[in-house]
Amino acid sequence: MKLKPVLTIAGSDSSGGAGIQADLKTMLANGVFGMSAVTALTAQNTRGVTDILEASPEFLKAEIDAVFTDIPPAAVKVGMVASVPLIRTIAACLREYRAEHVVVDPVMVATSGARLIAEDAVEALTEELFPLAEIITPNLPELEVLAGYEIKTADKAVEAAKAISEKYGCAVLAKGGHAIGNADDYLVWDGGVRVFRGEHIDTKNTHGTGCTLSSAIASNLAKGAELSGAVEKAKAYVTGAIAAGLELGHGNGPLAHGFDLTGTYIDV
Ligand SMILES: Nc1ncnc2c1ncn2[C@@H]1O[C@H](COP(=O)(O)OP(=O)(O)OP(=O)(O)O)[C@@H](O)[C@H]1O
Ligand SMILES: Cc1ncc(COP(=O)(O)O)c(N)n1
Repeated sequence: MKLKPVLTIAGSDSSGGAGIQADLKTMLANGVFGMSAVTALTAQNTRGVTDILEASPEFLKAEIDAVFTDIPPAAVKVGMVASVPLIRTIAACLREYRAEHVVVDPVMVATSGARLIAEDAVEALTEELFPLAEIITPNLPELEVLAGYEIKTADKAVEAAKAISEKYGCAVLAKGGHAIGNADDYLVWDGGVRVFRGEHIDTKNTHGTGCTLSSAIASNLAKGAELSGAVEKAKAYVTGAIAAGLELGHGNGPLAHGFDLTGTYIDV
Protein backbone atom coordinates (compact mmCIF):
# COMPACT_ATOMS: atom_id res chain seq x y z
CA MET A 1 0.00 0.00 0.00
CA LYS A 2 1.10 3.57 -0.60
CA LEU A 3 0.50 6.68 1.53
CA LYS A 4 1.83 10.18 0.96
CA PRO A 5 4.06 11.22 3.90
CA VAL A 6 3.50 14.64 5.47
CA LEU A 7 5.70 16.34 8.08
CA THR A 8 4.54 18.70 10.80
CA ILE A 9 7.16 20.96 12.39
CA ALA A 10 5.33 22.29 15.46
CA GLY A 11 4.93 22.29 19.23
CA SER A 12 3.52 19.49 21.37
CA ASP A 13 0.26 20.09 23.28
CA SER A 14 0.08 17.75 26.27
CA SER A 15 -3.73 17.89 26.23
CA GLY A 16 -3.84 16.60 22.65
CA GLY A 17 -6.09 19.25 21.10
CA ALA A 18 -3.62 21.47 19.25
CA GLY A 19 -0.02 21.34 18.01
CA ILE A 20 1.53 18.14 16.69
CA GLN A 21 -1.14 16.01 18.35
CA ALA A 22 -3.89 17.75 16.35
CA ASP A 23 -1.71 17.65 13.24
CA LEU A 24 -1.07 13.89 13.40
CA LYS A 25 -4.74 13.09 14.10
CA THR A 26 -5.75 15.32 11.19
CA MET A 27 -3.26 13.62 8.89
CA LEU A 28 -4.56 10.17 9.82
CA ALA A 29 -8.14 11.27 9.20
CA ASN A 30 -7.17 12.84 5.86
CA GLY A 31 -5.45 9.77 4.45
CA VAL A 32 -1.75 10.61 4.69
CA PHE A 33 1.17 9.30 6.78
CA GLY A 34 1.96 11.87 9.50
CA MET A 35 5.49 12.56 10.79
CA SER A 36 6.62 15.18 13.32
CA ALA A 37 9.61 17.34 14.24
CA VAL A 38 8.87 18.87 17.66
CA THR A 39 9.92 22.51 18.17
CA ALA A 40 8.81 22.72 21.82
CA LEU A 41 6.98 20.85 24.53
CA THR A 42 4.10 22.76 26.05
CA ALA A 43 2.46 21.86 29.36
CA GLN A 44 -1.02 22.81 28.27
CA ASN A 45 -4.67 21.97 28.64
CA THR A 46 -7.99 23.44 27.51
CA ARG A 47 -7.59 26.25 30.05
CA GLY A 48 -4.08 27.44 29.24
CA VAL A 49 -0.33 26.91 28.90
CA THR A 50 1.62 26.49 32.16
CA ASP A 51 5.12 25.83 30.81
CA ILE A 52 7.14 25.65 27.60
CA LEU A 53 10.39 23.76 26.99
CA GLU A 54 11.96 24.54 23.61
CA ALA A 55 14.01 22.10 21.57
CA SER A 56 17.55 23.26 20.83
CA PRO A 57 18.17 24.32 17.21
CA GLU A 58 20.64 21.42 16.90
CA PHE A 59 18.05 18.87 18.06
CA LEU A 60 15.34 20.29 15.80
CA LYS A 61 17.74 20.07 12.85
CA ALA A 62 18.51 16.45 13.76
CA GLU A 63 14.78 15.64 13.77
CA ILE A 64 14.19 17.28 10.39
CA ASP A 65 17.31 15.68 8.88
CA ALA A 66 16.21 12.25 10.14
CA VAL A 67 12.87 12.63 8.36
CA PHE A 68 14.05 14.13 5.06
CA THR A 69 16.96 11.71 4.57
CA ASP A 70 14.67 8.69 4.92
CA ILE A 71 11.06 9.60 4.11
CA PRO A 72 10.99 12.88 2.16
CA PRO A 73 7.60 14.45 2.87
CA ALA A 74 5.23 15.35 0.05
CA ALA A 75 4.11 18.38 2.10
CA VAL A 76 5.27 20.18 5.24
CA LYS A 77 3.19 22.07 7.79
CA VAL A 78 4.95 24.54 10.10
CA GLY A 79 3.12 25.53 13.28
CA MET A 80 4.35 26.93 16.60
CA VAL A 81 7.98 28.09 16.38
CA ALA A 82 8.74 30.31 19.33
CA SER A 83 12.19 31.76 18.70
CA VAL A 84 14.51 33.17 16.05
CA PRO A 85 17.17 30.38 16.10
CA LEU A 86 14.50 27.71 15.58
CA ILE A 87 12.93 29.65 12.71
CA ARG A 88 16.35 30.03 11.03
CA THR A 89 17.02 26.31 11.47
CA ILE A 90 13.71 25.37 9.85
CA ALA A 91 14.21 27.79 6.95
CA ALA A 92 17.71 26.44 6.28
CA CYS A 93 16.45 22.83 6.31
CA LEU A 94 13.46 23.56 4.04
CA ARG A 95 15.82 25.27 1.57
CA GLU A 96 18.43 22.51 1.76
CA TYR A 97 15.89 19.76 1.05
CA ARG A 98 13.85 21.88 -1.41
CA ALA A 99 10.72 21.05 0.58
CA GLU A 100 7.51 20.92 -1.45
CA HIS A 101 4.07 22.26 -0.52
CA VAL A 102 5.03 24.19 2.60
CA VAL A 103 2.05 25.42 4.68
CA VAL A 104 2.93 27.95 7.40
CA ASP A 105 0.45 28.60 10.21
CA PRO A 106 1.88 31.74 11.87
CA VAL A 107 0.92 30.67 15.41
CA MET A 108 1.24 33.62 17.80
CA VAL A 109 -1.34 33.31 20.58
CA ALA A 110 -3.26 30.21 21.75
CA THR A 111 -7.07 30.23 21.95
CA SER A 112 -6.57 30.36 25.73
CA GLY A 113 -4.61 33.63 25.37
CA ALA A 114 -1.07 32.33 25.96
CA ARG A 115 1.67 33.86 23.82
CA LEU A 116 3.43 31.18 21.76
CA ILE A 117 6.08 33.23 19.92
CA ALA A 118 8.72 35.68 21.15
CA GLU A 119 8.05 39.27 20.03
CA ASP A 120 11.34 39.45 18.14
CA ALA A 121 10.59 36.20 16.28
CA VAL A 122 7.67 37.56 14.27
CA GLU A 123 10.02 39.31 11.85
CA ALA A 124 12.12 36.16 11.38
CA LEU A 125 8.91 34.23 10.70
CA THR A 126 7.86 36.64 7.95
CA GLU A 127 11.27 37.20 6.39
CA GLU A 128 12.64 33.63 6.59
CA LEU A 129 9.62 31.34 6.39
CA PHE A 130 6.91 33.16 4.42
CA PRO A 131 9.00 33.26 1.20
CA LEU A 132 9.33 29.44 1.40
CA ALA A 133 5.59 28.90 1.92
CA GLU A 134 3.03 27.98 -0.73
CA ILE A 135 0.36 29.26 1.65
CA ILE A 136 0.20 30.94 5.06
CA THR A 137 -2.91 30.74 7.26
CA PRO A 138 -3.17 33.69 9.70
CA ASN A 139 -6.24 34.15 11.89
CA LEU A 140 -7.61 37.69 12.28
CA PRO A 141 -5.43 38.79 15.23
CA GLU A 142 -2.36 37.38 13.44
CA LEU A 143 -3.32 39.17 10.22
CA GLU A 144 -3.54 42.42 12.19
CA VAL A 145 -0.03 41.91 13.58
CA LEU A 146 1.31 41.10 10.11
CA ALA A 147 -0.47 44.03 8.44
CA GLY A 148 0.27 46.46 11.27
CA TYR A 149 -3.29 47.80 11.47
CA GLU A 150 -6.73 46.95 12.88
CA ILE A 151 -9.01 44.85 10.69
CA LYS A 152 -12.74 45.23 11.29
CA THR A 153 -14.20 44.21 7.91
CA ALA A 154 -13.81 41.43 5.35
CA ASP A 155 -12.65 44.01 2.77
CA LYS A 156 -9.83 45.11 5.07
CA ALA A 157 -8.84 41.48 5.68
CA VAL A 158 -8.64 40.83 1.94
CA GLU A 159 -6.65 44.06 1.40
CA ALA A 160 -4.15 42.98 4.08
CA ALA A 161 -3.94 39.43 2.70
CA LYS A 162 -3.26 40.80 -0.82
CA ALA A 163 -0.41 43.00 0.42
CA ILE A 164 1.18 40.10 2.34
CA SER A 165 0.70 37.71 -0.59
CA GLU A 166 2.44 40.12 -2.98
CA LYS A 167 5.25 40.93 -0.56
CA TYR A 168 6.21 37.32 0.22
CA GLY A 169 5.07 35.53 -2.95
CA CYS A 170 2.79 33.08 -1.14
CA ALA A 171 -0.96 32.51 -1.00
CA VAL A 172 -2.70 33.85 2.13
CA LEU A 173 -5.74 32.27 3.76
CA ALA A 174 -7.25 34.93 6.02
CA LYS A 175 -9.24 32.82 8.52
CA GLY A 176 -12.48 34.09 9.94
CA GLY A 177 -12.86 31.99 13.09
CA HIS A 178 -12.46 35.15 15.16
CA ALA A 179 -14.94 37.16 13.08
CA ILE A 180 -18.33 38.00 14.45
CA GLY A 181 -21.39 36.56 12.71
CA ASN A 182 -19.77 34.02 10.39
CA ALA A 183 -16.73 31.83 9.83
CA ASP A 184 -15.87 32.87 6.27
CA ASP A 185 -12.24 32.36 5.20
CA TYR A 186 -10.65 34.31 2.31
CA LEU A 187 -7.99 32.79 0.06
CA VAL A 188 -5.84 35.31 -1.80
CA TRP A 189 -3.34 34.11 -4.39
CA ASP A 190 -1.94 35.41 -7.68
CA GLY A 191 -4.10 38.48 -7.16
CA GLY A 192 -7.32 36.41 -7.10
CA VAL A 193 -9.69 35.95 -4.16
CA ARG A 194 -11.94 33.02 -3.24
CA VAL A 195 -14.21 32.99 -0.24
CA PHE A 196 -14.93 29.79 1.69
CA ARG A 197 -18.22 30.37 3.43
CA GLY A 198 -18.67 29.06 6.96
CA GLU A 199 -21.52 29.31 9.44
CA HIS A 200 -20.34 30.30 12.91
CA ILE A 201 -20.89 27.25 15.15
CA ASP A 202 -21.86 28.36 18.64
CA THR A 203 -19.26 26.55 20.78
CA LYS A 204 -16.34 27.37 23.04
CA ASN A 205 -14.57 24.20 21.89
CA THR A 206 -12.24 25.58 19.23
CA HIS A 207 -8.86 24.63 20.69
CA GLY A 208 -6.67 23.59 17.76
CA THR A 209 -8.90 24.70 14.86
CA GLY A 210 -6.00 26.53 13.18
CA CYS A 211 -3.60 23.57 13.58
CA THR A 212 -6.26 21.23 12.22
CA LEU A 213 -7.06 23.39 9.18
CA SER A 214 -3.41 23.91 8.17
CA SER A 215 -2.60 20.19 8.54
CA ALA A 216 -5.62 19.26 6.47
CA ILE A 217 -4.49 21.69 3.74
CA ALA A 218 -0.99 20.12 3.78
CA SER A 219 -2.53 16.63 3.60
CA ASN A 220 -4.66 17.54 0.58
CA LEU A 221 -1.72 19.21 -1.19
CA ALA A 222 0.35 16.06 -0.59
CA LYS A 223 -2.39 13.99 -2.20
CA GLY A 224 -2.24 16.18 -5.32
CA ALA A 225 -5.10 18.63 -4.84
CA GLU A 226 -4.57 22.11 -6.28
CA LEU A 227 -4.44 24.89 -3.71
CA SER A 228 -8.03 26.09 -3.79
CA GLY A 229 -9.38 22.52 -3.77
CA ALA A 230 -7.06 21.63 -0.88
CA VAL A 231 -8.44 24.55 1.15
CA GLU A 232 -12.05 23.67 0.27
CA LYS A 233 -11.66 20.09 1.53
CA ALA A 234 -9.76 21.24 4.63
CA LYS A 235 -12.47 23.78 5.49
CA ALA A 236 -15.14 21.06 5.23
CA TYR A 237 -13.04 18.79 7.47
CA VAL A 238 -12.46 21.37 10.23
CA THR A 239 -16.13 22.37 10.14
CA GLY A 240 -17.16 18.73 10.60
CA ALA A 241 -14.67 18.25 13.44
CA ILE A 242 -16.06 21.33 15.28
CA ALA A 243 -19.71 20.49 14.53
CA ALA A 244 -19.33 16.96 15.96
CA GLY A 245 -19.62 18.67 19.35
CA LEU A 246 -16.96 16.89 21.42
CA GLU A 247 -17.06 17.94 25.10
CA LEU A 248 -13.75 17.55 26.94
CA GLY A 249 -12.01 19.67 29.56
CA HIS A 250 -13.04 22.75 31.50
CA GLY A 251 -11.92 25.46 29.08
CA ASN A 252 -11.78 25.69 25.28
CA GLY A 253 -12.13 22.02 24.40
CA PRO A 254 -10.64 20.15 21.43
CA LEU A 255 -12.21 18.94 18.16
CA ALA A 256 -13.35 15.43 17.22
CA HIS A 257 -10.64 14.73 14.64
CA GLY A 258 -11.99 11.27 13.84
CA PHE A 259 -15.62 12.34 13.35
CA ASP A 260 -15.67 10.88 9.85
CA LEU A 261 -13.93 7.58 10.64
CA THR A 262 -17.05 5.44 10.56
CA GLY A 263 -17.07 2.46 12.85
CA THR A 264 -14.26 3.60 15.14
CA TYR A 265 -16.28 5.69 17.57
CA ILE A 266 -18.45 4.19 20.28
CA ASP A 267 -20.36 6.60 22.49
CA VAL A 268 -19.36 6.33 26.15
N1 LIG B 1 -16.98 28.68 15.93
C1 LIG B 1 -16.63 28.32 14.69
N2 LIG B 1 -17.56 27.90 13.81
C2 LIG B 1 -17.24 27.53 12.56
N3 LIG B 1 -15.98 27.55 12.08
C3 LIG B 1 -15.00 27.98 12.89
C4 LIG B 1 -15.27 28.39 14.24
N4 LIG B 1 -14.10 28.76 14.82
C5 LIG B 1 -13.15 28.58 13.88
N5 LIG B 1 -13.67 28.13 12.71
C6 LIG B 1 -12.96 27.81 11.49
O1 LIG B 1 -11.81 27.08 11.87
C7 LIG B 1 -10.71 27.42 11.05
C8 LIG B 1 -9.60 28.00 11.94
O2 LIG B 1 -9.89 29.36 12.15
P1 LIG B 1 -9.47 30.23 13.37
O3 LIG B 1 -9.66 31.64 12.96
O4 LIG B 1 -10.19 29.74 14.58
O5 LIG B 1 -7.97 29.88 13.46
P2 LIG B 1 -7.01 30.00 14.68
O6 LIG B 1 -7.43 31.10 15.56
O7 LIG B 1 -5.63 30.00 14.13
O8 LIG B 1 -7.24 28.65 15.38
P3 LIG B 1 -6.67 28.29 16.78
O9 LIG B 1 -7.91 28.22 17.62
O10 LIG B 1 -6.04 26.97 16.55
O11 LIG B 1 -5.71 29.36 17.17
C9 LIG B 1 -11.23 28.42 10.02
O12 LIG B 1 -11.66 27.73 8.88
C10 LIG B 1 -12.42 29.04 10.75
O13 LIG B 1 -13.35 29.61 9.88
C1 LIG C 1 1.61 23.57 20.74
C2 LIG C 1 0.55 24.48 20.27
N1 LIG C 1 0.55 24.87 18.97
C3 LIG C 1 -0.42 25.69 18.51
C4 LIG C 1 -1.43 26.13 19.34
C5 LIG C 1 -2.50 27.05 18.81
O1 LIG C 1 -3.74 26.46 18.85
P1 LIG C 1 -4.94 27.12 19.64
O2 LIG C 1 -4.92 28.58 19.33
O3 LIG C 1 -6.15 26.46 19.09
O4 LIG C 1 -4.76 26.85 21.09
C6 LIG C 1 -1.40 25.70 20.68
N2 LIG C 1 -2.34 26.06 21.56
N3 LIG C 1 -0.41 24.88 21.12
